[in-house]
Amino acid sequence: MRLITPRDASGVLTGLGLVHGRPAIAYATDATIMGGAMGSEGCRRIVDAINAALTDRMPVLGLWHSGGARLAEGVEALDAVGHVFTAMVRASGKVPQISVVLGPAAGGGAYGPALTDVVVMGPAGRVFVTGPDVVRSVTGEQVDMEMLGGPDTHSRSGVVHVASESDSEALRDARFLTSLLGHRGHFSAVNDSADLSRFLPPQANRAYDVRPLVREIFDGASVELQPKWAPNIVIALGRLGGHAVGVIANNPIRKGGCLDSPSAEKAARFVRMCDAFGVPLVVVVDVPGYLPGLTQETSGVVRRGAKLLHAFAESVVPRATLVTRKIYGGAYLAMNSRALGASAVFAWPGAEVAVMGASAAVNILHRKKLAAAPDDSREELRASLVAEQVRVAGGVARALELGVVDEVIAPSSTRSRLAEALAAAPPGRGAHGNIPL
Ligand SMILES: CC(=O)SCCNC(=O)CCNC(=O)[C@H](O)C(C)(C)COP(=O)(O)OP(=O)(O)OC[C@H]1O[C@@H](n2cnc3c(N)ncnc32)[C@H](O)[C@@H]1OP(=O)(O)O
Repeated sequence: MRLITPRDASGVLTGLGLVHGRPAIAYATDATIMGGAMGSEGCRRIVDAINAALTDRMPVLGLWHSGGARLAEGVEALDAVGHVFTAMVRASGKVPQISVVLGPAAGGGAYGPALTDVVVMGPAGRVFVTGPDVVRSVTGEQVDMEMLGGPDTHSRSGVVHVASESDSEALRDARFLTSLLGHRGHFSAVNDSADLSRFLPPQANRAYDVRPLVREIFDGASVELQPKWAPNIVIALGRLGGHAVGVIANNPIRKGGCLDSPSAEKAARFVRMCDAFGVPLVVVVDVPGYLPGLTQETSGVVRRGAKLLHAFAESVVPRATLVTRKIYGGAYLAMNSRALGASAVFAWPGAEVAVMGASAAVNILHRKKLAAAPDDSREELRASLVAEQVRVAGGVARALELGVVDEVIAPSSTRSRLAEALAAAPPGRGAHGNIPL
């Protein structure tokens, strides 16, 4: 790497170099000078680095350890930090911006990373609006920096996408993400015939962790983003057939895989990020619906769930859906349905596509009939009503007839069929920024 600006009192270094063989720009706040606090000159350097990345269409990495705006510079520093924010937003969706937080990052040092596409945090990273002293004096809360803004806190808040075990791992993760978002590559044929259905339990109603299945979709290394926030949905980046792809999957081991407010937001932002950088999507679906209840309604599940509908319907990247087990109701639409513009919709044999599970539907439709049945024949009646409901609702057969599912595929051809579908769809890249939803 070549330094563009020298190490000096500005407290910001910028450099140009290669990440996985491709040019990238980096800036870093210098923790040895006023704790990396940002003055007007340092902010100018960050703005210049982002603008240069924008001009040359290069990814930009920011390394953060900063007490935010320099207190002695007062409003001049505040204004300068505002210009950094504006530069980040101008570049948003045009060039990948990856942040690595390696130490305390307060105020402008916190919102800077939050405006970028992905935030990686090292073990000593701390992100907060104000430090523990101010918190104590304003709210009386006794918290230390780690509790307030450490990797554990921000893995759960969703502020941090990747919490790395060490600083060197954080940098390695950031390089990997930079290459995925900045260098998408080309699709080539996938020839393996791994049976991905081995990750599903034999019993249709049994919960399971979808992450091993998600990892297996990629060619090799992948990175899961925000694994501890809204874990009922999984988002991950890697390559399929050599091309960068994003995978979104319901995770039945958490909340039965239901969609809810945070998981819809998490997925929506990921869809928009992938769309902005031309990264195709694979959507792995096994979802019983939106989580019902008062808590969800008061948390704005309708408003926040709508973000996912909007994100998919707006996106122009190739996007393939795979229904592994079941897809019901409103969640059917939200998980990259044909109606929202999916490039391809596949289902594994036996997958259920319905407004509601057949047993639940029978309980509603035939409540009186079941209640009136003699005790010793009720279960027999229920079974025949369920079979009738499956037949009438149509399941995958009806979905195929309507064209909302394209094809039932063998689990062993999943990777090759997904790669073919993404490669065959017209490539696209959304013309929008990546607002932190
Ligand atoms: C838009 C905005 O950014 S507004 C926000 C303005 N910034 C803030 O409110 C945060 C102020 N800083 C802090 O609360 C603390 O320094 C923390 C929590 C960030 C870090 O705490 P610690 O790791 O204990 O480091 P410490 O407080 O010793 O700071 C390290 C050095 O950086 C200096 N420093 C830290 N923040 C700033 C700042 N914003 N401006 C100028 N100097 C600063 C400290 O004075 C100290 O200098 P010294 O080594 O010469 O004594």
